[in-house]
Amino acid sequence: MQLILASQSPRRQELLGLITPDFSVCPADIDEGLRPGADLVEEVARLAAGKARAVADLHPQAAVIGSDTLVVLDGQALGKPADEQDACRMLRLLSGRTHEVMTGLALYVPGQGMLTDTVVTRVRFADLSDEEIASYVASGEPMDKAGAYGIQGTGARFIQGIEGDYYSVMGLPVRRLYERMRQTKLV
Ligand SMILES: Cc1cn([C@H]2C[C@H](O)[C@@H](COP(=O)(O)OP(=O)(O)OP(=O)(O)O)O2)c(=O)[nH]c1=O
Repeated sequence: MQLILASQSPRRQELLGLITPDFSVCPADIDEGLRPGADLVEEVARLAAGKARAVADLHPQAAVIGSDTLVVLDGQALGKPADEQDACRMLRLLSGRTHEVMTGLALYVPGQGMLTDTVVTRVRFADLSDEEIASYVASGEPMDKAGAYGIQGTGARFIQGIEGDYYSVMGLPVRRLYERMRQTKLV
């Protein structure tokens, strides 16, 4: 069966490649707005399923994977930064604190329906100086990433520890997806 990754994220493409080389990519364009007051564990799974659904509607014979990542501090979601100032604001909030990275995962398989999961990882940030934040933001790395950092990039310097799945923070919970793909006989 054809397998499609409904994502434009190069990290997700790289991570799915750790499970199988046989997939194509078709980014989903959906409204990623969060419903005010809604439970974020459910919201991130809903967004992942929305991406998978949008691509499955175009390719009804294919299995489709969708994913979405939110950085959550004190119950508030931080998405991607709007601009450099917003990236600095997010990094100042994360400095010296522990936050959660929630990654929604959806797998649609024709004849088997949609499976959804949310994987939660706790990430502890070191205390960051204003200079460190300014130079990191000037590097451009934070701009396309939830919470304005990339654990797999030079953002690694800010991480004191994590509890949970590193790959989920990067964008795709590899083990959980592999389990789901085995369960649905895709691998
Ligand atoms: C926290 C964190 C996020 N990210 C990235 C993963 C996602 O690409 C991005 C979160 O935005 P998403 O909206 O989840 O994904 P996306 O728009 O990049 O891709 P698509 O919707 O097409 O799948 O942030 C990292 O690369 N490293 C990190 O440490």
